[in-house]
Amino acid sequence: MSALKNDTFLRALLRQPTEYTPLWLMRQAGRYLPEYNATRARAGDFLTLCKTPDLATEVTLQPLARYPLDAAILFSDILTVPDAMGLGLYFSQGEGPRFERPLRDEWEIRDLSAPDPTDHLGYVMDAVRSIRRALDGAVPLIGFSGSPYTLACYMIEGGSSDDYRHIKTMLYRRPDLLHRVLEVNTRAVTDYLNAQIEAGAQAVMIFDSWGGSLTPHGYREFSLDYMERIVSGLIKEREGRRIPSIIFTKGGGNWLEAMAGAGADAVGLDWTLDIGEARRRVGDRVALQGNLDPCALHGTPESIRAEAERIVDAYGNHPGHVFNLGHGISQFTDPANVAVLVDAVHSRSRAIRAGA
Ligand SMILES: Cc1c2[nH]c(c1CCC(=O)O)Cc1[nH]c(c(CCC(=O)O)c1C)Cc1[nH]c(c(CCC(=O)O)c1C)Cc1[nH]c(c(C)c1CCC(=O)O)C2
Repeated sequence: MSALKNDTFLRALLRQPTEYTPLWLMRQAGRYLPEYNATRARAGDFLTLCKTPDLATEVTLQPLARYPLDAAILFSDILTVPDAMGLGLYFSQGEGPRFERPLRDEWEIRDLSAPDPTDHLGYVMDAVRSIRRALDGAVPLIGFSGSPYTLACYMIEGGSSDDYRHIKTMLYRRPDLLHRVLEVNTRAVTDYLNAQIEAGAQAVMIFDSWGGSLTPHGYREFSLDYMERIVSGLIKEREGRRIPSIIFTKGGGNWLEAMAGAGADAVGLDWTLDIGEARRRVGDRVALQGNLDPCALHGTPESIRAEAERIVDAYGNHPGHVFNLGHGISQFTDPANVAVLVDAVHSRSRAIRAGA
């Protein structure tokens, strides 16, 4: 493996000084890029793209060819794990992800088990190895997984939901069954992330997209505790470097202190809180990743610069900030606006470091 040429992102996650604020964007490889749509059309559909390591490598690198981003993220999806558990993932036009066999009955839950990642998810590890080769040390590669609770939402609802009726009915009527699903997911995610690290992922992120729909005590019991267990079970070092971890609960701003205590190196923030305030609340306990409103990218070059600079300035001249969006980039984003954002973050943060 060649030496890492740009380790700004990894250093920021460990709260070490950097010359500028590194950035990457959630869903940076995606439908706002015409070259992504072209590769996806060649693949036929999204899942084939995920399951074909050469194509997953190609789309992972596309945003890096356009913009000087500071990290690459494995092209895949959080729902490959429940797919490997046999739930039958498919994407129907306009409806988002669906499962052929959602978990509803007690016997299905009793039968559920964590997949062996090197066997059922071998295509993901092949993609990780192939992306590392293609990157040739340019920037670090991020591996990822869904959180046990967020995966359980999709597994039990059978797809996206606006009220989480099925999983919350289980939570209030049969918490024992939900805990059983979360136990299996925790084992599955720990093994899956460790397999990604062994294949070459240099940092890992846990996406808890729906933990924010829980009550404060429900969040602790059904989402955060399981993420904490995963983080404590992760491989901490590879190739002579620490493997930093990031947890991200969308809508979790109220519970920032609790998230900062879960053992991860960094906490991701959505756009609903001020990052300067967040930094005062967590102090030096963790790095922070975020937190531009993805819709800010629909603004003008001037408004995009202003919003980006506001966030860089609010965090201030301390180590430990990774710039990102507060959620995935919208498919309706103009790619030219992403170039404006990347430049704004890099140049403003360099100026702050230089004392300007
Ligand atoms: C909840 C969730 C999913 N997937 C993911 C989450 C957690 C983050 C979040 O809250 O958004 C995570 C994810 N999904 C994807 C990545 C790739 C890495 C990256 O560039 O960040 C990552 C990290 C690709 C994708 N995953 C998906 C696409 C679009 C698929 C396409 O090309 O049609 C991409 C690029 C599909 C997907 N996958 C999922 C949904 C709800 C959808 C449909 C919504 C949509 O269409 O945007 C499940």
